Amino acid sequence: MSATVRVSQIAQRRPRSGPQVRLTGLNHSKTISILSFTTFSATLTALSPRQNISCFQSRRFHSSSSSHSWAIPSVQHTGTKIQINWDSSSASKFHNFWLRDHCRCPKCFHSVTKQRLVNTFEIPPDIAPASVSGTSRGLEVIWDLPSHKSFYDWEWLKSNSYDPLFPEARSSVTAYGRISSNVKLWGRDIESHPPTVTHDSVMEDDKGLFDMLEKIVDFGFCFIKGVDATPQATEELTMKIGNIRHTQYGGFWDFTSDLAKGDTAYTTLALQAHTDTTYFTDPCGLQLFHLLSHTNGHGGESLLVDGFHVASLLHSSNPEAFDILTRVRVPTHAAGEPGAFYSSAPGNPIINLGHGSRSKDVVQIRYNNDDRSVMKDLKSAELEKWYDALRLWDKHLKDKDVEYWVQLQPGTAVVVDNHRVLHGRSAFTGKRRMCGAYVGMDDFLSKFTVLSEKFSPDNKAGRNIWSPLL
Ligand SMILES: C[N+](C)(C)CCCC[C@H](N)C(=O)O
Ligand SMILES: O=C(O)CCC(=O)C(=O)O
Repeated sequence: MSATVRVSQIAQRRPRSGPQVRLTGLNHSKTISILSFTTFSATLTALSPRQNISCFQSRRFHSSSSSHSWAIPSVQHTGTKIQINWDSSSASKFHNFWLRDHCRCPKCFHSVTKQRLVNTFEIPPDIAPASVSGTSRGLEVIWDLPSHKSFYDWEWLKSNSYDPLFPEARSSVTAYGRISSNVKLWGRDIESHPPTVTHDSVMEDDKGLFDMLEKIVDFGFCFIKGVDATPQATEELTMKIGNIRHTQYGGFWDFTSDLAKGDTAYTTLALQAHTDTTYFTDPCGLQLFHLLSHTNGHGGESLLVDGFHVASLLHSSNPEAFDILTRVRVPTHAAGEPGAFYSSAPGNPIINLGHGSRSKDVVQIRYNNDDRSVMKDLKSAELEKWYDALRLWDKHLKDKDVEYWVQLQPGTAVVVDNHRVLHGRSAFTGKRRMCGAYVGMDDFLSKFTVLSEKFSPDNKAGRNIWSPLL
């Protein structure tokens, strides 16, 4: 089993500083990352070709969005690379070609569309700088043959450093490497203070909407109080977040226990904690539920479980089982609707880790034991180990300390991050009417990113060409 695996939380799209909570083994370790962008006037000191270091060590500058002051890095170019000496103990090397290919000047990178204009394939593979210099704003490079001037922001270079990687400098990540600077893992104790907003605040303006999306990013779910107990109001609320994702169950659903669709959700049966649409290449991102009515019967309580929290518990208690569940592919299907047949075979792991610098982070839970297809690709001994690991996962998942049971009421909707939080329900009798919809993960994260730009203190200048997301 590899070294301690960190279970890190979902996504951030907001380049703000603050503690990142990562669960490392048994203990919670806090990782503080100062994320900032610099905006300073440049003072260029041209160097003769092939000359080495331009040293600004004596000068310092303060980044615009944190109190941190930085020594201006010294730079040097040697052959095919340019080296940036961040301090006495850390340096990055960038290929000349990589830097030229990533030039952000208006001729090379469309300032409005944020698309590459430079033709990668017309850049000489052996391109070399005529001069390099470190300025208070960033790295200046004058290229030779063909002549061209490029500038690179220091923070941008640090966060994009690949030789070496500086994971903590990665202020924002892709949808699947989602780290929040304010994440909270939770168990049953969340019942005393569940993340909650009001319908009016969400519908009133973008700030209210942003507050809700932030809670979803931090907790994996959020209640919305004061929603008219109608499908119309609920659909309108969902559309504030993003496009409704259509599936074999339709777009906006208003369902009950009549098997109108070929799925046990359309029955009175209990549903164990699960995530939805595990059988899609891209499982739905958000799922909104609003109980409209329940008459002449009992039960139908809703269950929420923080899958990232459960993954961290399993990793702490049995890292071998955790490792198996991050590797073994589990095929799932949806074949209850005559007009639809979805199969994810060979499937995906129940616990999904990120890629690259986040290869040790849990970024998605993908689990629905009822929708699981035949396990047929494992060798006999592996199958036994997988079932043992699955039983441990199930044991943690059903631990009373992680199950948050809540009786939904008409007027209060709940939106869930379907990549993190599992949901379920108890069996019920009587007439129960639930409505809701899916929103794609990409649409959710896009909306969150756009609102982060609008409300994050670091993004006054609007969409920054140095955004780590570009
Ligand atoms: C559409 N609505 C949410 C009512 C039902 C969805 C069925 C969920 C399915 N068993 C799955 O896990 O993907
Ligand atoms: O009926 C409910 O409360 C939830 C149904 C469910 O789990 C689902 O539709 O995925």
